[in-house]
Amino acid sequence: MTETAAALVERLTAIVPDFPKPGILFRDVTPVFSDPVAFGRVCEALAAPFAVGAGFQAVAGIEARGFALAGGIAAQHQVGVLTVRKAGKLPGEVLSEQYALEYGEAELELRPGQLPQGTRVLVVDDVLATGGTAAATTTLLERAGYEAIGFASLLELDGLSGRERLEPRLPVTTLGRVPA
Ligand SMILES: O=P(O)(O)OC[C@H]1O[C@H](OP(=O)(O)OP(=O)(O)O)[C@H](O)[C@@H]1O
Ligand SMILES: Nc1ncnc2[nH]cnc12
Repeated sequence: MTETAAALVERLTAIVPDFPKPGILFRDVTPVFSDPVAFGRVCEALAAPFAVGAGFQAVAGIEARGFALAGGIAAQHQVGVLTVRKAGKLPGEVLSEQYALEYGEAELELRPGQLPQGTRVLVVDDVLATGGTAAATTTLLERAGYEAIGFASLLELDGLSGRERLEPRLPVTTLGRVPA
């Protein structure tokens, strides 16, 4: 029987205790990326709920593991990628948003003016934890004049309220739910 995207994520994700800080149970999804069957299948599953109706016209990938997923989805749907980067990596004019993480503070940046105003953008990342990263990305996309139409990730961490934080702003799809 064909293994579902959700089953592949569950089977292939590695659990790394005390990374990057003591007390954090890190979910390493990179084996999902390196498996040739799993990668294409999870990209299809992440985008499927958002490919109906008006659909999406671009995919925003969040540094770093969101880049791989955004590239896979964009190639499957023949749309382009927006790279949402950690502070200090992008040249020229940038929009910046600071946010809090499960394990620290961070800042994300986006170059404005890359796509037409009103472009419908799907936001993707590997893990939804507190939702701070995804919320900051949604704010950046809106400040750039785009419409964030949904958020998709491989995993969401229970008990950190990421979904509750995001859903008032945009629909959320994840392929699995695991303890934080
Ligand atoms: O929902 P949140 O609490 O905001 O956490 C989720 C984010 O945390 C991880 O990235 P991290 O910031 O560790 O960066 P990395 O991808 O460069 O490792 C993960 O890849 C998400 O982007
Ligand atoms: N526990 C975790 N594992 C992987 N990525 C994360 N991002 C935030 N918390 C995480």
